[in-house]
Parts: sequence; structure tokens; C-alpha cells
Amino acid sequence: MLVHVGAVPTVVVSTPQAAEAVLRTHDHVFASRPRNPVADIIRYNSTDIAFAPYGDYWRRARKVVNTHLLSVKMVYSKRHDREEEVRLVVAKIRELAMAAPGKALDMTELLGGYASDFVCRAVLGESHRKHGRNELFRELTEISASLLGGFNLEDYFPRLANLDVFLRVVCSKAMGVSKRWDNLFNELIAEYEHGKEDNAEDFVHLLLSLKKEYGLSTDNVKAILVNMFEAAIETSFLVLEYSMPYLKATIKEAMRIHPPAPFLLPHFSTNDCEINGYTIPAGTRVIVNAWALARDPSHWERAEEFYPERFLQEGRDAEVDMYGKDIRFVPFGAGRRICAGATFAIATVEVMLANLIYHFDWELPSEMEAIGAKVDMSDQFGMTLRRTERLHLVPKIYK
Ligand code: HEM
Repeated sequence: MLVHVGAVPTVVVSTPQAAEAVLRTHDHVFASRPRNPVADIIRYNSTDIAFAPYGDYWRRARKVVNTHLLSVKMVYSKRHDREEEVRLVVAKIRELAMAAPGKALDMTELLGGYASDFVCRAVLGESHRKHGRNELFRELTEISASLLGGFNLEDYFPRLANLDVFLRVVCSKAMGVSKRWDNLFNELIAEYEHGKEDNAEDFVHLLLSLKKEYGLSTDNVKAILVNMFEAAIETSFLVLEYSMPYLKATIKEAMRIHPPAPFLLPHFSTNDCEINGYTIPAGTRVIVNAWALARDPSHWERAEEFYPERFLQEGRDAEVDMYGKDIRFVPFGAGRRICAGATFAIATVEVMLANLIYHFDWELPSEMEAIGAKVDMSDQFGMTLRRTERLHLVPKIYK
């Protein structure tokens, strides 16, 4: 489907055949990103990974992340840190449950805090709780994500870019947050240079020590770090919030019904390309509607139902892959711009979910039980898909 959003022609892809063409067959043509003025400001001229145009710089940045930061080996080596962060949350829930039995907890806050604390620990190493840095990173990540995900006039009416009003209203917020990110990174880099924090396994240390080898500037390193925070914190905890109370199949089903990035990130074509008999000219923005693909009733039985057993029983869905091989189900995207942190994300989600189920029985708040109310599972669309209502549940400690 071709839609004209303001001045920008945008192709929206919602069928498996067209998604296959865009994300796999002609992946190289659609592997770029449209320019995003907010990313230019808060991602150091879009030199992170997610917003970098397809080309030599993106290849180098993606390689350093795939090889050193988010490799399977690295994700595994963070096991101890992950488990310790989970233990802290479990202990906190236990303490709250004992202090006020029957009181509902704000799971949105607790799970969001876990995702943020663990990512801070992976990225910053031991210094993450110092000076309340984890709180600060969480706040900055939330502001940046809302700016990037918000409707941007300039994205759709590019000629407005020079108008004072645009510069004042849209950019001043982005500039403010960018300055705060930059001050934080300068502090971290100064610590690294003075050798105060000697933990070579965290992302800041790894990136700074590899920057020469990969031809990255200090600003490039900062851009990649912002990307790590936003990509990891904004997504993993959304899955956690949605998937209680089941496990592996449940995580998959939660990602099918509530994909954290429902439209992936926008792709951008660099050559003309023929798809399903239509010529898509170079320079077209393409949105892949992963949400629609995963709920298409002609490709899924009981498409609208939360039914994790579909991934367990024998049948065509039992072996469904969620890492880009089955085009009906691409919560992490597919092809060369596929999510770089999928293994990291699933490891983060699984260990927490397993512990929440192992240690506690979960109930609805009594006022909801009394009127037979159910958890509100409706979604709020944006760059990430969020719950409309925060999740409140009551933990019961197993005797
Ligand atoms: C459940 C959690 C997550 C989901 C559902 C998710 C999903 C996605 C999606 C849909 C894309 C865009 C793919 C495309 O445009 O075709 C993406 C890109 C990306 N993600 Fe994730 N992500 C998650 C967690 C993470 C984590 C934990 C990290 C890092 C620690 C991460 C790092 C990235 C990066 C760097 C990119 C940009 C890739 C590129 O443009 O080359 N993601 N992610």
C-alpha cells in the first residue's frame, strides 16, 4: 500500500509475500534508513547503528557490536550479572509482599527498573549505581524514545526544516536531552582515561578500546552507546510486562500479539526495485507492519487469541522461528538490519520471568477480583508498543 504522509511517499507492507521481498529477497535495496532530524541531534548525526544510513560506516559499527558487545559468548558471560539483578528484584518483591500482604505492586515500575539496571550494568560496568547514574540513564532513555517515536513534522514536510518555528519547537527539546547525554558520556570517558573503573568487559570500556581498530570517533562511540540504552531498555521490559504467567512459548506468544517494535524501524530504498508487479523507486520509505503479519487470520489459526500452546503442539506453528526466518513472525525484523540485541533481549526476559513464576504466585488486586475484572491488555501504538494501563499484580509467597 502506498500512502502519502505529508510530502513523503511511504510504502506500507503487511503481507508475508511483500515482507519477504523487502526484508529478504531485495534486502540490500531496502537496508537503509530515512533521515530523521531528531536522530541527527540525539544520535550524533545518526552515527549510531539503528539510524545510520546503509553503507561503510554502518557495516563497521554493526560489526563491532556483533563481534564484541552482543555476541552469544558475551551474552552468556553476562549470566552472573543478569542473575544478580534478578535476585535483587525478587528480594524486593518478597520484602514488599511481607510488609503489606495482598497489596498490588506496580510491575511496570519494577520490570522497567530491572531492564534499565541490567542494561546499565552491561554498558557501564560497576559504576552503574554510582551517583544515581542508572536513574539518570533511565530518564534520558525515556525522553529520547518519546522524541524519536513522536510524530515529526519535519519528517513529513522536509521543506519546513529551515523554519524557525520548527527549529525552536522540535529541536530545542532534542538538543537539551542530547547535551545531557553528552555530559554523562564525557564523565564516563574521563573515568576510563584516568583508569578509575577497570572493568574491561563493559560496553564503554570495550568500545573505547576498539575505536581505533574500527575507525570510530569518540562521537561515534557515544552514538552507539545511546543506541544500546534505548534499544535495550525500551523493548525488553515491554515483553516481560506482557508475558506473565507462562514461559518460552509464552514469550513467543507475547511477542506475536504485542511486538515491542510493531513497525520495525523504517527502511529506505537505495535503488529502484520491482515488488509484486509494482515499481518502487529509489528513495522510498518502507514500513513493514510486523504487527499485522503476526495477526493475519489467513496465516494463523486463532490469530487474535493469546494461545502459547500453538508453539508447543505438533503442527505448522510448533517450529516457528522468531529471528527472521519465518516472515509471518518477525518481531526482531529480518535480513541485514535485523535487531543486533535479540539474544541479549531474550536472555534478559527469560531469567526474570522464570524467577517471578518460581518464587511467587500472582493474583489480581482484590478490588479487581471483586468485580470480576480482567487485566487490561490493550496497546498504545508508537515506535514501541506499550500497554495502555500499567500492570499491577499482587505477589503471594509460596509457603
Ligand atoms: C525484546 C526486545 C527487542 C526487540 C523486540 C527488538 C526489535 C528490534 C527491531 C524490530 C529492530 C529493527 C529491525 C528492522 O529495521 O528491520 C531492531 C533494531 C536494533 N536493535 Fe533491537 N530489539 C530488542 C532488544 C534489543 C536489545 C536488548 C539491543 C541491544 C542491547 C538491541 C539493539 C538493536 C540495534 C543496535 C538495532 C539496529 C540494527 C540496525 O539497524 O542495523 N535491541 N530491534
